[in-house]
Amino acid sequence: AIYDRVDQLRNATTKFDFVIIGGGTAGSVLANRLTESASVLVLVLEAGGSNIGAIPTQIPFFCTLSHPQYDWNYTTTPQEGLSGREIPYTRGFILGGSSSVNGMFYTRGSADDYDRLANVTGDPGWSWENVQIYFRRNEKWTPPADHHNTTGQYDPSIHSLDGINSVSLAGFPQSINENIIRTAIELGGIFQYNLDMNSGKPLGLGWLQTTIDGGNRSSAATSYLGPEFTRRPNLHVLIDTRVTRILQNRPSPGDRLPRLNVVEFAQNPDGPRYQVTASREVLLSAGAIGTPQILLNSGIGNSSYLSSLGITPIVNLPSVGQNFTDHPRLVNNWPVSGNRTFDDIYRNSNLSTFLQNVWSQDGKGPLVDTFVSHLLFARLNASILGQFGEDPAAGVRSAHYELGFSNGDISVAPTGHFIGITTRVVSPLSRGTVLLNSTNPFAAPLISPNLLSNEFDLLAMREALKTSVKFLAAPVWKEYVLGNPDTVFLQPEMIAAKLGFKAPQDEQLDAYIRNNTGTSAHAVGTAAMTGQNSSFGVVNSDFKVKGVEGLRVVDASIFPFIPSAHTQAPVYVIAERAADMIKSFWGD
Ligand SMILES: Cc1cc2nc3c(=O)[nH]c(=O)nc-3n(C[C@H](O)[C@H](O)[C@H](O)COP(=O)(O)OP(=O)(O)OC[C@H]3O[C@@H](n4cnc5c(N)ncnc54)[C@H](O)[C@@H]3O)c2cc1C
Repeated sequence: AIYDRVDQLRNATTKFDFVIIGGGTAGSVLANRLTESASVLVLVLEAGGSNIGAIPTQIPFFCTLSHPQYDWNYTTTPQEGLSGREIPYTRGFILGGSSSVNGMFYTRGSADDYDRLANVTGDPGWSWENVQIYFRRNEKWTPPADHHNTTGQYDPSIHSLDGINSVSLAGFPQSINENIIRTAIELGGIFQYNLDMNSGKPLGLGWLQTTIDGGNRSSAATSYLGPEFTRRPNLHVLIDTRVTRILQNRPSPGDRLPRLNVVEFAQNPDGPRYQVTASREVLLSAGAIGTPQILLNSGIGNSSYLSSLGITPIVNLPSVGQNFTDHPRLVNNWPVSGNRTFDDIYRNSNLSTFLQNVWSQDGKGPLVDTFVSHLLFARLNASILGQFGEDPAAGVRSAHYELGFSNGDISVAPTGHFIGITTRVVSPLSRGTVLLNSTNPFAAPLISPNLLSNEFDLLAMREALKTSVKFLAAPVWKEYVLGNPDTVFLQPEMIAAKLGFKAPQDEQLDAYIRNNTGTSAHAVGTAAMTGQNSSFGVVNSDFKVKGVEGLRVVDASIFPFIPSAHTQAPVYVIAERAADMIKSFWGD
């Protein structure tokens, strides 16, 4: 059942085998899988509220708008690589976590991403081949909202029909779709058509797949915590509840390390602190920001740093909150002729209301999809890579950057019609930190993704922009894209004037990049998984926190390297495997 008050939970039960901190993407998977065995009692503690009735999160197209009521509303520290700007850093504050507010892109990453994880951890169970079973458990391939013929738009042989979370192709035909596919034919090379980017070989241009179920968002909450699962008598979910710390318990027989299986929580900053003990384990799934904050407040982190803050260190793990990695993201727009774009939906409230009615009554129309229809994954050429020594990508089948094509401007320009190309660096070298601003667990931590702090990332973004220009210079766009695609994105005010400009110098591009780049919200790495004897890292390949008993971390923080993909599919996969490992450890 789902409760919003502690006393409701207490009336139901007070004994739990597992306490899961965070009912987000990974936490929901664990809650579902562990309660498959009816004798296992699970409690989920989630800071945000219910997803039921949170309509703006259900409508796929509105993922581009901000929803502060479902957001932690974080802001980063000033980012040197972004011209000193502080930028918003979205995290889902709702059951389902970030899967309830994300862009719904479903990209698995490259085979190399998983093979690298296997190498780094020394655990062959992480190889691409060995994680296929977990993709299948997660994914339920679902027809698109408009039930169009999808032949040639994906490869059915690599998809699963009997997982839990819906994955689908676009359910509304955008007017630019044909031109995009035509570009792949006209240009070839790095633009070559890729039938299915989720095959482990993502390079090329293809149709985006999304976690959408018949025009509705399919999140971890709607799928793994659907009513048929939360009805289980052994699954208890307490929402509107903030975990403040994990506390040390007295040792169990045979313990050699401190046992951390008592969870402290509160329902408001000044309210009472409660405690609950997990008789088996605490599973920390608070995400790449929440997890290091809770670990540090619990005395798990760099001991001298913790002491300086007045926190008693329990185990010295200097990697907690380090290695923070994200994909820098830049939204670029070019004005187009005609008005068959989605721009008017944002600025015409009558149109928006009409389309919401179409969505709710018929499950159709442009609101059934996210804002991108196709992706391109590409690599830098060898001469550019040569400047940087080791290739930062996980392998030769892995991209350095990504382009996402939109039939409009998601930054909501007041007038005009556009084609948007979102550029991202998917193999970044920049690393940041999540540290404490205060020992008050209700205070936001210091979030510094350090985007574009490494020169490689700037250069890769520059190349991604140049590739966007090459894309729009294909003959098929000649009448459609107005102005000179080489330059228009540099100065939005010049777009309106539709003037032609000289090709920009790299310095101009770099200034544009630093002044406009933001986050993909793909935070990972702050509690990295490494081999047992590694000098770096926070968890071992079985998710157990190094140096303590009774505690595992299962969420996006465990990736030692960021996958070259939008991160939800990788998170679902690691959580499915974690559930499998935990069940076999306890003989369930
Ligand atoms: C705006 C946005 C767009 C994105 N777009 C995409 C996309 O299109 N495709 C894609 O693949 N990925 C996308 N991502 C990334 C992806 O959604 C995340 O990588 C993934 O959902 C992270 O899963 P997680 O389990 O690690 O964390 P989350 O899903 O964020 O779960 C963490 C949960 O813990 C809870 N929590 C945190 N602290 C506490 C505490 N102290 N006490 C109790 N509960 C707590 C949170 O409220 C949350 O519910 C996006 C993310 C965002 C935010």
